[in-house]
Amino acid sequence: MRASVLARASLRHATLRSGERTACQRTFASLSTRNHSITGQRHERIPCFSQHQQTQHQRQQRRWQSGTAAAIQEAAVHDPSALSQEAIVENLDPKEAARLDKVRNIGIAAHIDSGKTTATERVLFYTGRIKDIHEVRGRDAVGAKMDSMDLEREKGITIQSAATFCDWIKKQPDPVTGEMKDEKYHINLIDTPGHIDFTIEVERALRVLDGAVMILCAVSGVQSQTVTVDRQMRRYNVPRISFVNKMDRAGANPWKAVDGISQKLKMPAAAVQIPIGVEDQFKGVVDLIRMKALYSEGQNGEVVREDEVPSDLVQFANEKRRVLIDTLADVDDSIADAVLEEVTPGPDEIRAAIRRATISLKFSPVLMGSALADKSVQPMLDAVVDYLPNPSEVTNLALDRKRAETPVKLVSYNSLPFVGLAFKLEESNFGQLTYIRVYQGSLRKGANVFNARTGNKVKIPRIVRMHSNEMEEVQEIGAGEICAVFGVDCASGDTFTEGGLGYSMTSMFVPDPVISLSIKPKHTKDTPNFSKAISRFQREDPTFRVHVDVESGESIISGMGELHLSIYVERMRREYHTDVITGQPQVAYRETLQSHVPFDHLLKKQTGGAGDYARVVGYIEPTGQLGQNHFEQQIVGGTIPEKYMFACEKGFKESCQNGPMLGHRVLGASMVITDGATHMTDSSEMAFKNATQQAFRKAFLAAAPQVLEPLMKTVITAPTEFQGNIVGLLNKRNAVINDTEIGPEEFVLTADCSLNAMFGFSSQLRAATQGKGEFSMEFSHYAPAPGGLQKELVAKYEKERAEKAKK
Ligand SMILES: Nc1nc2c(ncn2[C@@H]2O[C@H](COP(=O)(O)OP(=O)(O)OP(=O)(O)O)[C@@H](O)[C@H]2O)c(=O)[nH]1
Repeated sequence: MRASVLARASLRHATLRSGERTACQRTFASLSTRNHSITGQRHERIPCFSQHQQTQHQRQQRRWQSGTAAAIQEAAVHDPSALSQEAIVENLDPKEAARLDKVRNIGIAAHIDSGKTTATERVLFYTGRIKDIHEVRGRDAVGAKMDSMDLEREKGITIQSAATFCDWIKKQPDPVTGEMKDEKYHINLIDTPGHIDFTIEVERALRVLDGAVMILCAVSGVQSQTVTVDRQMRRYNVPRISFVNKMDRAGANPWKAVDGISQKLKMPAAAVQIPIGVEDQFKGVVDLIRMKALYSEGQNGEVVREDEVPSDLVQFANEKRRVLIDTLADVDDSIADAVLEEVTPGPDEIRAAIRRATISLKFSPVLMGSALADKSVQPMLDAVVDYLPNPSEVTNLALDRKRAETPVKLVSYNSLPFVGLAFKLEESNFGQLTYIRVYQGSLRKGANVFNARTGNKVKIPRIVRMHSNEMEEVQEIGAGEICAVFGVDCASGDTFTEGGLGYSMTSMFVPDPVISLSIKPKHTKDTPNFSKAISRFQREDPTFRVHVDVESGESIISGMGELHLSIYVERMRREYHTDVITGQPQVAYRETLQSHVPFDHLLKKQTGGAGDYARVVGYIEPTGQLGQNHFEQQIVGGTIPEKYMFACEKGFKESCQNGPMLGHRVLGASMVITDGATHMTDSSEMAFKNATQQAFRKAFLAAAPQVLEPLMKTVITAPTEFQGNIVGLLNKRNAVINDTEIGPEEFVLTADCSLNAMFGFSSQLRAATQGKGEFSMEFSHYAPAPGGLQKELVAKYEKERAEKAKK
């Protein structure tokens, strides 16, 4: 490790030499924000800056000297990159800084069944939010607080993310006197589902949270959904601490999880604790930073007793402390310097380094415990406070539409104009609830805010803080907090601002649905309820889509998997008393082409009265990648006027929505129009649109068309004795097995399987493994469907079309 610290040190110097100007500018930016903003006295010329930059800088200094929130905001608008997050934090009004320092917005995310809800239940209990602990699928049949939906309690799975808040009292030294005292931290927490079918819930929670607790199972370590969650955390730059749960289970091994985070997720990680005992002997942990043993005692582990490190663990604890420091030295300069100087850093330095490295997404500290056995959850809460950022430490940008979409840094000041993002909609008994993350300014009951997308002014009639399915009314919510409001008509992902601020924030990533099925109410009398349910589910869940098939007139629902759609079908029955009839699940196939085909198509109908005339000439060809489709005109001499070209483009886009082979979407098609002809009276936009669609269809079918099917990354975990059965099941489905990891008791198999071949797999897996196997599936990519299937699908589609045409 020392070698790597040395290598890094010399690399740092080399970078400075080779990129002097950039490095100097960076130093300058940080200097200017550190010194000038506070003292406002230093005006020395920095040699690598031009006169213009110098003047800009002095202007900026003057603004910062005023020290007001508005000045910081103005400086951020002027050049967001020059205003470091550090500068924002340093410039915060001390009162606001003290308020924000005590706020944490966190999410709990993990693979299915890792214990997210169980851990959240402990968090609520230890923070005094709930009086008793109830288990997921517990014997008392009450269910955990955060799984409030009946279906969640029955199935023992989380379907919707649930928000809550609590106060955690942490003992910490007073910065001035050094005496230990209680500090109260306000934690807004979102418990997310683990099943990939409900991945949008994780996506939108992570979009608005400042930090996360990634839970791992002590037996399984990094699992398929851990990888997905890791990807989502990276997408939104969310720092995370890791909690290895289920230390009480047979086969628990926290080091497997620590290695998995470093190696599989490529996130430098080190344990900040070691276990005292494991499996049914698990008693507590040794805190490697303070070198103290922590035992969870009392009926529900509510008492954390601190003691000396057991003598048989001292050597191991020292070794693991060394590993922690060495890992930190690779990601943090001050620890690297200490290591180079052979100084052992103290607890405060280690804690500060972990905080810096975690917030800058370079490291994840690993804690361990057992939520179900009520052990070692409180130290995890301390770690949330110690290592995850407060709202002012996270960079949040908006685009200023009044200044050509210039990025603006939002500052969590209550006194600035309000900016908030609606990240989740939910229908409650009292009307539509909109969850809002307040990024800047504060939101008051009765205030008028603007929806940046629609430009509509909306009055906020009621503000509440959510505690799972309960709510607490509040008059105002400050910057950096999360709340829900009633009576606001908007879409998920809308930005709200005060006055005509003109800011809008980017929304969350919404994956495309991969599966669909036709649906209709069983009894006609239920149609109004059916429509209500469909429109509510669509509003709440952007991955649940509904369309009416133009040819069959059937309603088609699409979603992320069989479980996703079946939950909505069940909810219609329970919540809307509507039984439905569903068709066979359909795969979201795609269509593409493989060769270049020219076309010269004439649409001509001139049989008296107003006729149709449009001629389009050009070619279609593959774009080379299965991303966006492409339309281009290369007309010379205006043979097709501009207004008809728009109609041609519209025709192309519509054709791509409804492919010529199966009526599924077209991917990777390029259409270029090079020539054409019009008629004095018979040409129209409609004629050009139709002509383009006809030309596209004919050319596409001649361009070696291909049906693409979704391949799913499938991960199966089961006891080792069933490996042969499972490989047999997968071979029957022509799956490609990419990896098999065999553990002492279980094996994990990763394969690419066609979604089409996976219908009904869950019941066959259950039968083949005596109910002990589990699997998860996630969309991986589109690949050409086998020739036989392709022919079968095309023949079926043609037959259906012919039958419909007869009717
Ligand atoms: N042995 C043991 N079991 C646990 C522990 N924590 C949770 N469980 C059990 O694991 C199962 C899943 O727990 P949940 O809390 O629902 O897990 P989850 O991650 O919220 O589940 P999803 O949201 O559905 O993915 C339940 O049966 C829990 O009782 C633990 O520390 N030890």
